[in-house]
Amino acid sequence: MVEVYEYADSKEASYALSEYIVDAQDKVLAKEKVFRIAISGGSLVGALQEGLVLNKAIAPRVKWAQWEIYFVDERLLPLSNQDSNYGLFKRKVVNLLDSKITRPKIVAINTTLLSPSGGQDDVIATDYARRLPDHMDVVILGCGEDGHICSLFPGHKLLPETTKMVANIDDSPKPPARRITFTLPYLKKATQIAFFAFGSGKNPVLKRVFSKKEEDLPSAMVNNFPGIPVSWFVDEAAIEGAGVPTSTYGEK
Ligand SMILES: O=C1O[C@H](COP(=O)(O)O)[C@@H](O)[C@H](O)[C@H]1O
Repeated sequence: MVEVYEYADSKEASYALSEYIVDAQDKVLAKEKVFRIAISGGSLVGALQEGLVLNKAIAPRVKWAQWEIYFVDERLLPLSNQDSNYGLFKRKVVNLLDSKITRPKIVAINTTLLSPSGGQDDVIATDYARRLPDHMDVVILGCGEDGHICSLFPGHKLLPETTKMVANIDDSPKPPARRITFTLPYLKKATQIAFFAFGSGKNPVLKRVFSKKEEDLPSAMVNNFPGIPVSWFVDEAAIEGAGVPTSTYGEK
């Protein structure tokens, strides 16, 4: 159940991703009081700003007061640090919301447990796992140029994890080295998952993901999750030549 939605540029892809998120929100809030979403850091956050905050057609549909926002991974740094995923989301999205809008609940790491030695990093991961709901309504992933998702890197010892829902990593190949991350077993509980990837820098890895020959790439593993709808929102530059059928969101 993998769909690839292709757009001329990253802005159009951001708008489509944001419509997908708001459609999921509406579906959940028709039955429940809270919409639970987990987001990645990196380039995704700019897309959320474009679609959920700056797009005048989509922004009024977002019921921020009923959102609970989690991070699929987080760098083990103070939240005010430039490299914190929470900090990035706060600066680029939450701080731009009109002052009359009730803020979403954002679930960040417990920074009182941070230490220079990293001695309690596993406790930070366990604490974050304890505050997670049973499953996410929606998870939005980025795809690193090496095929990583969250802070799950190709060939890393955390990939076969079966018990923990959140784990710490102290040897991330992409800096900063110390992070926590959702594990594959927790991602597999999500109701639906979307990827956002744009630009020619992502083209080689997207070709690998959709070649069906590299099923060990973390991003390709998500495409193979049984029973979970996975949607990719990409621009032409990222997907060109990947040989995968594409459409636009809402077309079918
Ligand atoms: O380190 C990270 O990288 C990935 C991919 O980021 P992108 O900027 O290449 O889209 C991101 O999804 C993850 O949350 C982040 O911590």
